[in-house]
Amino acid sequence: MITAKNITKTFGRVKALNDISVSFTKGECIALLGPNGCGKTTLIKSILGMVVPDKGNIEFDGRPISEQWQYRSNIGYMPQIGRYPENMTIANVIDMMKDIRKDTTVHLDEELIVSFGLQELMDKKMHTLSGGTRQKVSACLAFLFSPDVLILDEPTAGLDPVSSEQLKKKIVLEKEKGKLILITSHVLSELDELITEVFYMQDGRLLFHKKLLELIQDTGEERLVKAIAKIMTA
Ligand SMILES: Nc1ncnc2c1ncn2[C@@H]1O[C@H](COP(=O)(O)OP(=O)(O)OP(=O)(O)O)[C@@H](O)[C@H]1O
Repeated sequence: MITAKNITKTFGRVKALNDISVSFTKGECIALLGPNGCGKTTLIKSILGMVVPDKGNIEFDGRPISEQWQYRSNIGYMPQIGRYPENMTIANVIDMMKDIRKDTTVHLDEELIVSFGLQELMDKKMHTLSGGTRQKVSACLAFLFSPDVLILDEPTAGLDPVSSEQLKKKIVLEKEKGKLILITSHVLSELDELITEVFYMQDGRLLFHKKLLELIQDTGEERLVKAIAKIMTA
């Protein structure tokens, strides 16, 4: 569904992505892991067309993304830090997104709005929201247009435990519908029940890309955090 071939991206002297090749297929939930600054967000932004690689190419459903822009309507993106027009209310922001999409045929998935109880906060302006509530708005927008692909950058950061569980439940539901989900998180314990593959990066390079079962077999560890620790200290 998404294929990247020999992607390289340099910012000044920093090689954020160094010859990355990857194929992500439908129905998988992939953890993009690696230390701070290893290039995870740059890879995500390259897939979204928000960063243009210096070298290499990326295809979505077999077509180069440089030749199409419509593919983006198939991706729900939850950024690490959501930026919104601060004077707008939550309702205004959601309506604005619906207006921009203009597609009246798409199924609006408002499940998360309901489970987070955001209906009661719709009249609150964005600049008055707590960090966690802002994060909930970002999550709701990522799922709203029922996209085939979900890209979630640190989705549970700042969420309280109850909301975090609600979001994880929703991610599992969408995975079971056969969607492709890419997720970054530094809280590995949260990923055990969600993911099917691990894509581990370091210094802009791909260190390994393995199925979770393969990782468990290779390391003899059931928990992701222990399996990764074993590989990194081997
Ligand atoms: N727009 C930019 N201009 C300059 N340098 C950048 C830019 N975006 C990213 N970088 C650099 O590229 C490298 C990779 O950054 P990136 O945000 O992709 O890392 P990350 O793996 O997502 O990190 P984190 O886990 O902290 O979110 C870092 O050294 C970062 O400082």
